[in-house]
Amino acid sequence: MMSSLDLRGRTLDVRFLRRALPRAEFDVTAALEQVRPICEDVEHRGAAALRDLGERFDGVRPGHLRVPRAVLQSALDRLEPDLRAALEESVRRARLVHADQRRTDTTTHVVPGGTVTERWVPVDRVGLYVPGGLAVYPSSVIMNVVPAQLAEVGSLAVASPPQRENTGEFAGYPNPTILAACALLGVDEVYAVGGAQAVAMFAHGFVDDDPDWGTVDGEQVSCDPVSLVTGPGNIWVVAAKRLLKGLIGIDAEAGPTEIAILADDSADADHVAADLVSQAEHDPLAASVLVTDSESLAEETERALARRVPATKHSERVTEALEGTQSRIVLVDDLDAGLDVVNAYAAEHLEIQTRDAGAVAARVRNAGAVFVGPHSPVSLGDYAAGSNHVLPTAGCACHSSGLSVQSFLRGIHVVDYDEAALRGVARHVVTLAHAEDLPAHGEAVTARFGDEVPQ
Ligand SMILES: NC(=O)c1ccc[n+]([C@@H]2O[C@H](COP(=O)([O-])OP(=O)(O)OC[C@H]3O[C@@H](n4cnc5c(N)ncnc54)[C@H](O)[C@@H]3O)[C@@H](O)[C@H]2O)c1
Ligand SMILES: N[C@H](CO)Cc1c[nH]c[nH+]1
Ligand SMILES: [Zn+2]
Repeated sequence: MMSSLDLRGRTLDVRFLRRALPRAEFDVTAALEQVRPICEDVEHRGAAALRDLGERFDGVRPGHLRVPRAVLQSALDRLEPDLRAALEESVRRARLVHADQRRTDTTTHVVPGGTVTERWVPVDRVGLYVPGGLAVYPSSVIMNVVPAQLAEVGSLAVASPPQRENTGEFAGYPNPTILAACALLGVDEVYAVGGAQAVAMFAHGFVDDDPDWGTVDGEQVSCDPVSLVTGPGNIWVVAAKRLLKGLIGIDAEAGPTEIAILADDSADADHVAADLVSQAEHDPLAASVLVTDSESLAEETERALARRVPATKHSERVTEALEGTQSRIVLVDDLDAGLDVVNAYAAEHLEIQTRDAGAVAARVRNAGAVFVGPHSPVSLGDYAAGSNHVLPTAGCACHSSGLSVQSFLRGIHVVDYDEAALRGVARHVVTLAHAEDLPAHGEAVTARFGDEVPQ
């Protein structure tokens, strides 16, 4: 079911590994040209484009683009108690972990009379994307909203695709569980817009002048542009984020899910197979990669996959993901070589299922999140470990982090020098200004000292 890649006996330098390691054929670059006209349409035609694109890509034409408050409340009222309890526990744990991420402002006394303060300031307004195509993701409401709220972002809006299966009061809106999760967290600005068009909506904003549908809760619907868009999504969502980056800030590119597992012969092959399948069920483009120095574990995992895959609910999607070019069983000489491979791959999720897993995990340098030992499967982190599940994919974990409170803050340096402190450093500023052939920079300092360089 999964093809093998035998790297035994090879020299594993990063350049070789970058070419050899599995990646999907259809990537973000390929999707960019497909989302460009979608984003331009939203920029130019606003609400009318959002309705047309909903009909085209989600199979349902939304009426109200913004979800009325009563519909959000009703979704929460109707939530099954078990599901509400699970969401609340997930929120509680996420808040515990994310509250510890809050940075405090620091003031450095560089010289007497001269300070630099680093102030951590939240962005003014953020757009949070919650996927809802092949699966629905109330857990992603939590992963987006909890850190944004702890960062004290003043204005936050959620977008998620309208669901064609919805009926009655929920017709044309996102999945009711997503609406309930928003209501649970006190988010009342929610849009029935998915995919690339949601990212474009957040970037450009819109005013809805539709005579039948343009008014919600007694007010004309309008979405103000945001400063930052965060959240996971499929390849088209990621492509739109990359396209519009600059106009908006984005978090990491959190696209089709990946799991890599570094395992030795102590690992349980059935657990390894279950975890590979668990993430493959997200998307036909999802990547599942096993890296092992044990031929027998590789063979047993294959046998376990042959049992599990036909029996799982989304068997077709899982099969496509596991058989795709992005998924492989990689054989290596030993765990050191395995670490080279997983560090070069930079998986969104990396499980360590080896002897002395903690020590092996400590040697991981590139991963969105690391799951240590036999009792920390990725799906624990997806829902209820307290960690964030919005994580960088496609190798971006070598330079980017998962979503956190920090993602919503900017560090602003506040420079405050008095005259004596400026006098003390003036000659160095003038020297550097001349070295860069930018003498006016130096003159801006000497102007304060009678056009002389103070000594
Ligand atoms: N990396 C992470 O942190 C993370 C977390 C959760 C989920 N995910 C990933 O998020 C994704 C969710 O995907 P999904 O599809 O279920 O929901 P989604 O909401 O991301 O995508 C659905 C939208 O895709 C758009 N779309 C569908 N086909 C299109 C096409 N041919 N051209 C242009 N746009 C098109 C539609 O507008 C639709 O609304 C999965 O890939 C999953 O693995 C990633
Ligand atoms: N594994 C996903 C991150 O790539 C997150 C998720 C949400 N629901 C289930 N799984
Ligand atoms: Zn998952």
